[in-house]
Amino acid sequence: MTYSVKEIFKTLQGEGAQTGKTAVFCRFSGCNLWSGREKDRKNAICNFCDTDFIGTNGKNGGKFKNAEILAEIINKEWGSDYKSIHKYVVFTGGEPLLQLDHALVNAVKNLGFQIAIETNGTINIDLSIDWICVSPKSYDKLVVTSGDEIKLIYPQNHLHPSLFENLKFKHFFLQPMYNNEIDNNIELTVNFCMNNAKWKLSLQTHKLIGIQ
Ligand SMILES: C[S@@+](CC[C@H](N)C(=O)[O-])C[C@H]1O[C@@H](n2cnc3c(N)ncnc32)[C@H](O)[C@@H]1O
Ligand SMILES: Nc1nc2[nH]cc(C(=O)O)c2c(=O)[nH]1
Ligand code: SF4
Ligand SMILES: [Mg+2]
Repeated sequence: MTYSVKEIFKTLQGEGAQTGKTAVFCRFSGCNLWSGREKDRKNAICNFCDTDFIGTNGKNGGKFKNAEILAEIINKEWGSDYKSIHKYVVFTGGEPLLQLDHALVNAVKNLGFQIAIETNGTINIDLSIDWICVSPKSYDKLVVTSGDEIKLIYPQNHLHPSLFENLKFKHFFLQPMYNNEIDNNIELTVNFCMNNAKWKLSLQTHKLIGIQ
């Protein structure tokens, strides 16, 4: 299958329990909860997205004809530290489960990568993935109800954290919604966590330090 990829870049995981970990991010194009066009934002199921995932024009972006070719670019972006036991790729987007498949999982595993995913949880995961982060945008559409971490963006209309508290995750994070209310959203999130200790604060640390 052909994969449509917006960008591939090496950085530090900025969010959640793996914050600070070196990773290659592979950002797929396209999402099932928003077209990515500003004119559609207000009517989208997910309307606060901070990411441009349209097209293939980012760093290392493109249409890749098969899994091996894409895996090789991910490996090249990791760099010469090729024998490292620390090789780590995060599949994100857009919504990565629209495109991620067994062939690509196997191709990056064969190159020695551990695999993480950032998903909105609306598409079933039938793949062998080492770290699953689910970030719900709709209660009704949520089908991935277990994983390593749930990272709920807060505050979100109609999505109170208590809706998710009994799901099977190792970590429960609230991440302040990044928009022009960010200072207020941080304060609300801190207050919520301090009064509901099941939930931990996740900050988008890459934004704080100005890396991608
Ligand atoms: C751009 S999304 C791509 C992966 C997938 N579609 C998802 O929503 O999880 C990556 C992460 O960024 C988070 N995110 C997106 N917009 C955000 C915002 N405005 N503020 C805080 N986090 C945001 C998402 O909730 C998700 O955890
Ligand atoms: N540094 C960094 N960490 C991230 N964690 C999740 C991200 C995403 O957009 O999926 C992201 C991202 O875009 N950059
Ligand atoms: S589901 Fe994820 S990629 Fe899609 S619009 Fe929402 S935050 Fe962005
Ligand atoms: Mg991001």
